[in-house]
Amino acid sequence: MSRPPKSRKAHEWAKNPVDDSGVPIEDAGTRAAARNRAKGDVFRSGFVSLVGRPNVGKSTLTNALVGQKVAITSSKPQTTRHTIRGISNRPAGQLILVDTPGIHRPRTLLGERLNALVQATLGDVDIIGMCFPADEPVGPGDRFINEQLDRFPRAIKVAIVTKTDAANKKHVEERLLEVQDLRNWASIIPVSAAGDDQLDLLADQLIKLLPTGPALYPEETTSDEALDKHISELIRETILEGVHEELPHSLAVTLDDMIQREDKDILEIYANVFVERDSQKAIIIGKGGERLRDIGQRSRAAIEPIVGQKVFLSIRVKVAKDWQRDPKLLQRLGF
Ligand SMILES: Nc1nc2c(ncn2[C@@H]2O[C@H](COP(=O)(O)OP(=O)(O)OP(=O)(O)O)[C@@H](O)[C@H]2O)c(=O)[nH]1
Repeated sequence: MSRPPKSRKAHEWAKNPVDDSGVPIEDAGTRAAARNRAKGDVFRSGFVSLVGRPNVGKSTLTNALVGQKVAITSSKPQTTRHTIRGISNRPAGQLILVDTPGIHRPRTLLGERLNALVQATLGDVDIIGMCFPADEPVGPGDRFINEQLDRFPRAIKVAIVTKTDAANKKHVEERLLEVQDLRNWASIIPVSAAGDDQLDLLADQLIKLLPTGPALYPEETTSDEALDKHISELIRETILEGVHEELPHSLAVTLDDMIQREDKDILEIYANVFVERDSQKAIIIGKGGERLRDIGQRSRAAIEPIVGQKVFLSIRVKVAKDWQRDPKLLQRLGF
């Protein structure tokens, strides 16, 4: 705290206070605030949800922003079933990413549940980041989702043009213009998650649009996803890597149990894989159980670094006919 310098009388100083270097106190305060702002000391935090058609790169972008694998990515559409949060901690703020499945027109009961989940999520976030892939023109699917966004007036809308590495400069520019015509976005940002291009800029822009406030999660947190959900997703992803048939829609993974062995440093995990048809079960198990053994090995390799110890993994493949259309089964499988 500044005191009146010896050469000045106290009452004079009180009328016109200066700091130790002779700068008027009021100005010094303003300058300090500006310095703090420049340093990023105004902290912001809030929720961001990435939306867009299936396969536009929402999960990959979430992972890239968070810097750790949290959401399942796959070259097949509609693989993100759960709302998964990733947390990006930056000097200027905390960005909590809510990864939603693509909004699409419901066809099955599962589709309707997914849409209900999307509605519930979007009603609650600070920013909706709508993703458009740079390598595909804006189409009816994008327009449909964009129209849905009017139902969430609370959220600030930002357009993210993804996969810029997969398109040439001219196409990226075309895409930016098409996107600009859709609505009055708070910001339009081109990025490449795969090429690590403009990710910091995107994070900074998003944080600038968040309300001021303290970190909502402890800083070391990157995901609050329950561990078993995370493990189930990893197993699901491993299975999807190996099959070319249309399995994603009819595949669900649940964990029955995770048991810490007392005699050894081993975590026992008992998982179930649900498919709809016997033929799908046969695909996953493979000839003489070969594919399932491979799935088990690769899943274990993915899970061990996360739990930090050796894993014993049991995977049982079960047929639950038409589970996507059966409300009771859906509930049992966690939807
Ligand atoms: N070239 C390129 N490919 C990308 C990029 N981001 C994602 N992809 C690919 O695009 C495909 C879809 O990515 P996801 O992140 O799973 O897409 P999503 O929008 O979450 O998909 P859903 O879960 O189906 O809604 C995957 O094959 C990714 O590898 C990128 O920046 N550049």
